[in-house]
Amino acid sequence: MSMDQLISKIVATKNPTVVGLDPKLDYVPNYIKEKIFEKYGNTLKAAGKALLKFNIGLIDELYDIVPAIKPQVAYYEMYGYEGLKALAKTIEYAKEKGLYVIIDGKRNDIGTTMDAYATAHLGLTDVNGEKISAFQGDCLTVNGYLGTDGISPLLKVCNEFDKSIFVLVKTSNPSSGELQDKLIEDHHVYEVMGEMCETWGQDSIGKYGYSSVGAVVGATYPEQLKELREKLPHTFFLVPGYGAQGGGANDVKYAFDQNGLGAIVNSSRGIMCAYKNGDFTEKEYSKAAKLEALRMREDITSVINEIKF
Ligand SMILES: O=C(O)c1cc(=O)[nH]c(=O)n1[C@@H]1O[C@H](COP(=O)(O)O)[C@@H](O)[C@H]1O
Repeated sequence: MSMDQLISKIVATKNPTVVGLDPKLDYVPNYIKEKIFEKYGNTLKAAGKALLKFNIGLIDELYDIVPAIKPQVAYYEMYGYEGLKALAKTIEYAKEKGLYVIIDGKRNDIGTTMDAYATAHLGLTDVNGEKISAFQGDCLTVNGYLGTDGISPLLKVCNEFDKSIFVLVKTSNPSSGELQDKLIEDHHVYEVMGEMCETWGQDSIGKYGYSSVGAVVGATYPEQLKELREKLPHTFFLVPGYGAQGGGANDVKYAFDQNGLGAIVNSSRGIMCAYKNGDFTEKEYSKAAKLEALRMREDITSVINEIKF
């Protein structure tokens, strides 16, 4: 079960956090950009190369202390196919280093199209009988609001290739309650979506008690995190919103179970841009990221039960 692969890496690193690789050119230190732009001009190709170099520097410092990375596809799409090339190469490099890769695409569509997304990010693409892994993700974030026929193709691919998904349940953004907190009979929309995750995952529960179908629940909503942890015993949580969006260790602690498992907390800008917030030179950007990742691990593990297994 693929969520087992993620949880095993969390246990091995004793670190329930994931680094979001959401790079923009503004975040890339000048010493990296200067050389590349001199050679390739102000082009998307140069941008893609700069993002990749930035990411590789981060991965080199972080791969042995964090279990996973979460590249958000939008930051790469912004630079066209050269950006997507940087995404594919980033994933390839992260996997070589043993990291679990959560592709943050938040995909959703009708079944046939979801099948194509599942193949692109988690499965194998057929090229005249040759089966090729296009993006090589271990996990994909998705939106479940089209219902079961939009999720079923993903479950099939997860089952076949030992992959997992995180479904949006209670998102971290300020407006998330406009729809997600509405009541259907006596249940909030986010509770209904959470229950759907339990149902979608019921045939893929692994050795840690969690299924291949996880849920995204924001660090900015600690009460809902606590409520959902109690109501969804087999659903592993991806918790964004720590750091740059204001969430702290005390907000995320209820996402965890008695074994210190049950959730992985994301920080993107907090880690990528750590060098901008201290006495660091640009050349120390990856060292600053490592120090912030270690601080985040300490911050979160100090308020949850010891990670056991
Ligand atoms: O699915 C996500 O990862 C996600 C869901 C959500 O509810 N809120 C949220 O912020 N995210 C993503 O988590 C990351 C948060 O980035 P930072 O705020 O910079 O740490 C971004 O990649 C967001 O797209």
